[in-house]
Amino acid sequence: MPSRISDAFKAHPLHLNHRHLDLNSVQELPDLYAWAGVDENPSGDSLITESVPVIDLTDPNASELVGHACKSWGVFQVTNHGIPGSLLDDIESAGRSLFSLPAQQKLKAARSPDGVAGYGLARISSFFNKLMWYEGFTIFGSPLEHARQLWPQDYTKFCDVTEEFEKEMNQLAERLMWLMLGSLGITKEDLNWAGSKGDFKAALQLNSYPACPEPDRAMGLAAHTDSSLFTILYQNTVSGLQVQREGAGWITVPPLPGALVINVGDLLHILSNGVFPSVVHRALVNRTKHRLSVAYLYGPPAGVPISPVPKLVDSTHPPLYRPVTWSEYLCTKAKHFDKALSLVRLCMPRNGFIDVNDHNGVKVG
Ligand SMILES: C=C1C[C@]23C[C@@]1(O)CC[C@H]2[C@@]12CCC[C@@](C)(C(=O)O1)[C@H]2[C@@H]3C(=O)O
Ligand SMILES: O=C(O)CCC(=O)C(=O)O
Ligand SMILES: [Fe+2]
Repeated sequence: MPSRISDAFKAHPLHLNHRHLDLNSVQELPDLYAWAGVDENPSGDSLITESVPVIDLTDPNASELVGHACKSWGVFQVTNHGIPGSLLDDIESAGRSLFSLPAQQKLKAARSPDGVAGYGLARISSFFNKLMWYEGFTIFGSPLEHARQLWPQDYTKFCDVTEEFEKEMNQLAERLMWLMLGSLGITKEDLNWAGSKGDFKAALQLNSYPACPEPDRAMGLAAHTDSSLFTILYQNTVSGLQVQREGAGWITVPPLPGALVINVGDLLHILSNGVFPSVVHRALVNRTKHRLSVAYLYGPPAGVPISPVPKLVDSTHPPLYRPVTWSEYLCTKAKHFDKALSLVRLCMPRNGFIDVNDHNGVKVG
């Protein structure tokens, strides 16, 4: 099993044809992009009675509020998070300048079949027979080589902005992590691997969803959970992100000026022994507006096996998952997609019912 995240996909190279259509110039939805049932299971605007929690991080009860949101939703938005608005503008501009390059230029930085970083289709594309109305760029480590290929004359601006953004996101992620775990009574002493600063790993994912002639039949990013501990997501002013809520269907996470969306990922699901369920989410597209989002996928240090925190385990709450490193989990997910969480599961709940939070058998496509 790979110990480095950059080696996670070596065992299962993914041969996607990134030479897809230039989506910006398409007038009619090609059949390859027409998904069935995009509108199924909507929450229905008139029926919405609840919405994704919005938490002010300067609230003295922030930890409790964050804990409650993680338990009951697996997703929340944060305001007063300390990330300067100008940096959010800068990362959006960096994304725009990348995705507005000619297709041939972007393909120079195409993600290789066994690689983590680069330009291309969503990694989960191979599990679907339709294509997503989407293009993405993943940064893992330094983006320098790819930036040089994209902008041979002028690559430093992109690198400077992404570096600054990752630095700020890392600080926010650490703060959020201890608000989340703190709400469960877990301290740094309970996680012997979490003490040393700067060891946590992260991937930065720039997502682009061009305006689409038939948004009701197209899919931006198909339903999935993130593999991370959690993800911090910046979305521009164009709506599109939806989360799946039991009994309520798909609920839109509205873009709020300056707010960031926090998604619980599969590794936090495992670490919390299922107390904080990872959230199934997807992105839809817009008829007239280009949507852009930037996801900071925050994970544990390479090589650290993640398993349920001992404090959350006792005779009535047995450990539900076996230890797994991020790279091992990414490898399992690359092979088995939505079955990955149940594949690292140790035992079934006592009542014999399948845990809905395992997403096993839940249609996420
Ligand atoms: C570290 C990673 C998580 C991710 C795969 C990746 O190698 C980098 C991109 C991430 C992303 C972003 C869009 C959704 C997702 C499922 C995908 O296809 O690529 C996630 C992957 C994940 O969280 O498993
Ligand atoms: O674009 C969005 O709102 C969702 C992106 C996403 O789910 C991801 O990058 O993992
Ligand atoms: Fe996601």
